[in-house]
Amino acid sequence: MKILVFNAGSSSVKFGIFDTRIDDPRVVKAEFEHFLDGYCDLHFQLGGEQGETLHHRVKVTDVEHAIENIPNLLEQWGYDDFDAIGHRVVHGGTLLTAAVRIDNKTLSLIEDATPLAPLHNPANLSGIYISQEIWPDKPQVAVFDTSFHKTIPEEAYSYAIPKSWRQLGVRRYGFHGTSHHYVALRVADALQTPLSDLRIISCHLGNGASVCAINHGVSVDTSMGMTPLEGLVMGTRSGDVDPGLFSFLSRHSGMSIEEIERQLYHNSGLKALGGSSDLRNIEQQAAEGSSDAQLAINVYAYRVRKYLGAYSAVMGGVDVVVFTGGIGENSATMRQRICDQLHFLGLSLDVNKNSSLQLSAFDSQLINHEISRIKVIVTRTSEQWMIAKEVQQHLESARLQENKDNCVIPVAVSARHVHLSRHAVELLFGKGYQLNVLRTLRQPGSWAALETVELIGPRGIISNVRILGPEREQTQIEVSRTDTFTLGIEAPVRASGKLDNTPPIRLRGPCGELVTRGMIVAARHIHMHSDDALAWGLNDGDLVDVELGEGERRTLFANTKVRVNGNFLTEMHIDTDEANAAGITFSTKGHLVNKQSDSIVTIVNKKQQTLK
Ligand SMILES: Nc1ncnc2c1ncn2[C@@H]1O[C@H](COP(=O)(O)OP(=O)(O)O)[C@@H](O)[C@H]1O
Ligand SMILES: CC(=O)OP(=O)(O)O
Ligand SMILES: [Mg+2]
Repeated sequence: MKILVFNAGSSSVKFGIFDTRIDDPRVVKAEFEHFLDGYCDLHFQLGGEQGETLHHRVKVTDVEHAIENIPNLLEQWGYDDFDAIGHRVVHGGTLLTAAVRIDNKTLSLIEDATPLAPLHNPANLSGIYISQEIWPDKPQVAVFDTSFHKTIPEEAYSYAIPKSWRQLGVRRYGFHGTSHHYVALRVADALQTPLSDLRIISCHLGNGASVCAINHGVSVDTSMGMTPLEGLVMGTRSGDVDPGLFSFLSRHSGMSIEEIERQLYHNSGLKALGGSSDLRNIEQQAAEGSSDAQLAINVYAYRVRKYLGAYSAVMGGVDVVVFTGGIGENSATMRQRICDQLHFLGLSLDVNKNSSLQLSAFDSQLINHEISRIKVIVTRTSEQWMIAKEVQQHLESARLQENKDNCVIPVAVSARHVHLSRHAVELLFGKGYQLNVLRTLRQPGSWAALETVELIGPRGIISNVRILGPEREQTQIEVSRTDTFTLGIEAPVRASGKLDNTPPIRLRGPCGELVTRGMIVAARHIHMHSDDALAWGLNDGDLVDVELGEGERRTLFANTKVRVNGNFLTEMHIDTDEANAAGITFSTKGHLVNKQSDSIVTIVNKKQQTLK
């Protein structure tokens, strides 16, 4: 699917066309930035990563004007072939909490949220209106900065203010969610560790900047609040200030509230402290001895460090700090300054790795010292690409929902069983023994053997455990969580064949015993024939949600991994505990209802090993 993405930020307009089926998905990548005296810089790269990046100074006055130019540029470059349009919308308010197809109702909800993001939502809306006019037949989807933060708990999103104000929607929402989510996925990928095992602090330091505490995959706090004004020092925004300054300034200088707010958005931050909103200029001036520029750098780094400390406390520790955004990706000195005094947390930067870092697209690099308990990673954010993936996922999930009655998957309940290696068969049944086929199973080539074994654990024994053929390279024992209690052995939830660090167990057959590793609780999965995968828009490795059972025991099995093969018969496998939870006795049918977002990074990484 090819998706045109609009990302209007506070100081730039980025747009691109992404082909979600291929490894270098960026067909077109372009940005307007550095608006000054009626002109701005336009950078663009056509034809993916191999294409040359061109730079022009163009007569475009501001963000709105830049957006108006996009359709003409695409036409001029000959790129008018795309299937859908994705729009970054910074504020979704309380009601828009996930990617949504844009219709009149959505538009009016985005308009309602606009006073909460006055620097961003108007530009986001301009992109939508222009697209609707020029490409009325293309599906348009809004992706919100606020969505990723919907998991923030009440104690973190509530301001201690009168209830009647809170009832108006005055609360913390958080922004840059697409970026924080994306870099968290990249971190998990770089460390080859599930997101659910990590406590991450993500520092998105661009022109707008925010820090996010991501606890086991979900946002639990972030530095921006009701508006993108709270939190860190930014290019032109103040970040945290005492709200008392509104009355003080209006009394002492007669400024209106609107004027004070305008100053806090446009004339504060690095610009106010150091004379430029661009950290590159400030670093240059500091190097030339400007004390204002030095103060700007110090206040900036201090504020980020303060949030790192706060969010470590929020999550009861931190495993990874990740830097991204124009400043996070490019300023080694700022990263060092921020991390400087965090040894007490177990964070120690490798100064050489940090200063010599060369980052390419879709790349993540570790810059912590080997002895550092906390990993420090720099990765390039890609809000546009993440938006393209979310749009694709939204449209595909909507298609699955619409076709819910057609997306039916037979479900088989796997009782406990073992797969044996030749070595194991001979130890248990005697030298040269051949297992006998009792009956063939639905998956082509597999069968249940006549023979069974006993599983012997420190707490109990399970007899008559069926052997499934054919023989395998490695012996694998698949039990339910309840069986692990009976046996007194803990086993991890794993995909078939992933047997490293599994616990030892004793097997007994008629001719002998064997102690072997390889006991797992099998992760639920779907064997899918390639024709079905194609019809449902799924790829090998995707994670989907499947609805099973009926009535009060109806259950949603989230994160079910799809395995695609031309020889598979499409069928979902769950274990007996899962079947019991959903009130299923032997076999049933499930409905595919959703595609998960955690498969987003996996798709791009199939051919790109990012671990450095
Ligand atoms: N090499 C660099 N050194 C220091 N700062 C940089 C460098 N390159 C970019 N930046 C900073 O990144 C900021 C822009 O970040 P970016 O994430 O592109 O902004 P936006 O929030 O508009 O998307 C610039 O204002 C500049 O301060
Ligand atoms: C929310 C926000 O501040 O966005 P940006 O960094 O693009 O200005
Ligand atoms: Mg940005």
